[in-house]
Amino acid sequence: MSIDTASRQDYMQCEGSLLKRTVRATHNHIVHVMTLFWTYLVLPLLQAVQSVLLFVANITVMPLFALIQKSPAYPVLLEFFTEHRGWVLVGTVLPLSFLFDHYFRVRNWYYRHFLSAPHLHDVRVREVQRQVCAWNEAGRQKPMVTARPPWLAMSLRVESFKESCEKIKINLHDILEVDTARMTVRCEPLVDMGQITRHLIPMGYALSVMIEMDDLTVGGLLMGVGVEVSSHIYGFLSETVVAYEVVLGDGSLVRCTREENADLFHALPWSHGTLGFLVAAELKIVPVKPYVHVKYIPCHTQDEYANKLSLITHAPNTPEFVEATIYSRETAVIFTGDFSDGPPASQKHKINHVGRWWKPWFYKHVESFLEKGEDEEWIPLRQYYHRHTRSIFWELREVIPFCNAWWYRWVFGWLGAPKIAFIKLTSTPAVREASVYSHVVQDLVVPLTELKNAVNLYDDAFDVYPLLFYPVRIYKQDDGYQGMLHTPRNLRTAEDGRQYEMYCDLGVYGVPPKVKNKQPWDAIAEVRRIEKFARDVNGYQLLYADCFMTRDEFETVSMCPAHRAAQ
Ligand SMILES: Cc1cc2nc3c(=O)[nH]c(=O)nc-3n(C[C@H](O)[C@H](O)[C@H](O)COP(=O)(O)OP(=O)(O)OC[C@H]3O[C@@H](n4cnc5c(N)ncnc54)[C@H](O)[C@@H]3O)c2cc1C
Ligand SMILES: NC(=O)C1=CN([C@@H]2O[C@H](COP(=O)(O)OP(=O)(O)OC[C@H]3O[C@@H](n4cnc5c(N)ncnc54)[C@H](OP(=O)(O)O)[C@@H]3O)[C@@H](O)[C@H]2O)C=CC1
Ligand SMILES: CC(C)=CCC[C@@H](C)[C@H]1CC[C@@]2(C)C3=C(CC[C@]12C)[C@@]1(C)CC[C@H](O)C(C)(C)[C@@H]1CC3
Repeated sequence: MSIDTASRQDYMQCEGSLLKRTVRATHNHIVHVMTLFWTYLVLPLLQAVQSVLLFVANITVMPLFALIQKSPAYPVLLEFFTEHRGWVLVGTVLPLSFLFDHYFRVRNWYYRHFLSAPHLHDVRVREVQRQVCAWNEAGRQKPMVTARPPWLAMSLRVESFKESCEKIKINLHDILEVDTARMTVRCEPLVDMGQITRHLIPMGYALSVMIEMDDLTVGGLLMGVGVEVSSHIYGFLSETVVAYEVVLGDGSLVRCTREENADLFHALPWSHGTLGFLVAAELKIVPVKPYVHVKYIPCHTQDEYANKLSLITHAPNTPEFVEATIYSRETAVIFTGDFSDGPPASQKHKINHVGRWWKPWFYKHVESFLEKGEDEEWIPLRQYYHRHTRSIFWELREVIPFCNAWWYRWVFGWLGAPKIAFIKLTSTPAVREASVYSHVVQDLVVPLTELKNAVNLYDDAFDVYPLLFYPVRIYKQDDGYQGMLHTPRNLRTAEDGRQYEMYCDLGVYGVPPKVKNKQPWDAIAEVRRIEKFARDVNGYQLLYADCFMTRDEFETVSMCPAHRAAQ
């Protein structure tokens, strides 16, 4: 039986209410009719039209384009798109992002209510297995990668290497099951963080490590790395995984947990797709409340913020969320959060809807406490989880330079943040070059005891502020499989008896003042300096950013210890 027939029958047989079954059946009939219509009518027609258009283009547009490319106007045009990128983005990418987001919201609602079922997941997984088996049968000609186009990924890179690889389509976008008895959610890898908060919060739950940016996917965060402001309790997102389901190179489907296939379970985080295709993951969830009670603690010396952060993160009653934004070498605002039902009646005015479109960017709001002094407020939960989404942390100012003006928020704010995928898609080569050589985007995960050294090094190398600070526990794995992570050194014992060392993620995003002032600044040398620092202190560089290590240097950090020992 072909996958196509199997999937149609599986769709029909799904359990559910009469309405759901009717919608599913109608959906499948429509898809079936559309497929026939598409294959036998639309495609041949399109091909004919395409041939005519190509012919016309070949004799008109192509020569015209070649002329433009050769003419003196071409560099001017490219320069226009690079120079006035802010306005070009506001006119194109912003409305497109708005439409795309709304389309997906409706699509997800429809799938969640009518089509999503674990039963269908199995059919989709069989399709991944079929592709891998076909690759084996064809003699494993090229390396396999996911077919996800590089511009959709949340990294700085445009991974051209994918073009020469065998692309495996992983069409797995759905939340499969929320198990409130085991406190887990089972997700397909392309489920994104925005989708999870929209699904889980109305049910009264969230991931224990709920990642901030809407478009980051479960697969990307688990095969790469996911860290957030509750990581000082739970560790990286991968630490909260109960089970992975993976399709291996021979096409087999394996499930791994801490007990079953434990070596693979620990090797998957940070493996970046090199071990197999993730097709589902079960993650731990926590109960939530409608608000987060946030306390802002401004600090005016480096010792003050370093000491307070160490005290707060190690305290037995540490808050659920701990974050800091560092505004200069000496100043920072620490903000902690706990789930709350809302303020007492006398404090209702302290509810702050930070996610509303006309509100100041969150990092600007936090900065204001350096002047105002210590304070507290209540933020609606989903708005708290996505507090940096509207301003892409503080990177929107680099893409749309006038975004910090109040009128921008009032006139364009309702369109939301431009989608990173679309910004990437519309970047000219000059923009990409500038993002490597005149712009810094880096995150290092280093022991918390190294915070002051790390800030001083960033200050010297980049002088870019604010800096992002998330604390994160790195656990020593009880069964000896440490995966790509080193065994932490200065161990403390957690409430459940497990051992860990407190690390922190320090992020730097922006244009160094030296570049702005047209002074010499060597991006590669400076980034290599911080990479060396990370290696020296038993730390890591997040690999969504540009990495300039040599292969040998890279392997001292990112190779599985067992593999290293075997060499
Ligand atoms: C299910 C499965 C089965 C496989 N089976 C086999 C097998 O039987 N035999 C075999 O030889 N291999 C196999 N592979 C491995 C596949 O060939 C590997 O993905 C690849 O060989 C690893 O090579 P690489 O280190 O060059 O990484 P790539 O596959 O090229 O990429 C791995 C990671 O590195 C990053 N990356 C790679 N190049 C760059 C770059 N230039 N710039 C920035 N980032 C980059 C990517 O983002 C990606 O996350 C399998 C892979 C999968 C997923
Ligand atoms: N707060 C945080 O933690 C933040 C994290 N990030 C980074 O962003 C990245 C996530 O971005 P996102 O766009 O979602 O993911 P990406 O598409 O960038 O994927 C990241 C890596 O995971 C691999 N991968 C993705 N899906 C699968 C799968 N189903 N099976 C096997 N491998 C897979 C990709 O392999 P392939 O190349 O073959 O597609 C790639 O190497 C992470 O690397 C993370 O470190 C960024 C911002 C914030
Ligand atoms: C661990 C944590 C909190 C990470 C936060 C990472 C974000 C700040 C990163 C993720 C994706 C990211 C690298 C991106 C960019 C900025 C920094 C981002 C948003 C931008 C928008 C910078 C401008 C660039 O021209 C380009 C459009 C390619 C990238 C896209 C990805």
